[in-house]
Amino acid sequence: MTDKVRDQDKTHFGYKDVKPDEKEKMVAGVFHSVADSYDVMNDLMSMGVHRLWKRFTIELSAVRKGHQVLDIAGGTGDLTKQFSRLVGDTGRVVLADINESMLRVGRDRLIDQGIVGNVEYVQANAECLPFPENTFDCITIAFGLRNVTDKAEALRSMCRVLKPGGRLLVLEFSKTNNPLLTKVYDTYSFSLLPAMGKLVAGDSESYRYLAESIRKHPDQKTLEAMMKEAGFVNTTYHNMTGGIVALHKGIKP
Ligand SMILES: C[S@@+](CC[C@H](N)C(=O)[O-])C[C@H]1O[C@@H](n2cnc3c(N)ncnc32)[C@H](O)[C@@H]1O
Repeated sequence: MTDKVRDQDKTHFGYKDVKPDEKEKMVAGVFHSVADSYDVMNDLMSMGVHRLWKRFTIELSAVRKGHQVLDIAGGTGDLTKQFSRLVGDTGRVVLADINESMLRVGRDRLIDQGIVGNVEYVQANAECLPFPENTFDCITIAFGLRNVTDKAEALRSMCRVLKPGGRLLVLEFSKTNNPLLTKVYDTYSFSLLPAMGKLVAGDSESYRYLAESIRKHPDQKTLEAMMKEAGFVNTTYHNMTGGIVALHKGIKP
């Protein structure tokens, strides 16, 4: 096990070292607070680019008619909505999230858009997924893993509930490798982002946590090593927007 992989055993809330149960409560507080303004802020913060990152995730998922899909940390349901169309009447999409406020906003939004019939909503922690072994053809976790307290346990849990040959896609903020881009991105994340959070959502602290949690998240190589340790094979990743975001893929053997 590398030092970087071992460092993931420590629990952080942004830059603060905290106990595991404290982190869970603090993350819950952040998402209760941002749930109602989450979609507007997502578009504002990324200038709409999160839609392109998610589109690529859907393309790489290879999800098709009849598939069973789990969108863990699914929040307001951007990926679930697309999967619901792809799996059709014979498939099923489970939108699972630990946070009831995010689940409520997601469920109301999808129902309003007529996405009904093949979507289920489950309140669940990624660390102990309440599904039988070998259930899903595909699991996605988009911008969720960095909020999870025990990431290694969550990855093992995802591996357990995937069918053999099934794929996991982890879409997450990652590490830029261009010094100029890193400088601009840091200024944006630590100055502009909390100010925007204050203006639009009346909450700068949650958006400061967002910026800090991104910096504490494992880099591309470390996350790939963690996925292998959790049991995934054929692991790969694609950097997007200069490494600001990476899409990791792994297959259950
Ligand atoms: C930034 S949002 C991402 C929502 C959605 N996937 C998207 O891409 O727009 C992160 C989500 O992770 C959820 N979350 C945090 N910790 C979790 C955990 N341990 N298990 C499941 N969901 C979790 C939060 O409640 C929140 O809805």
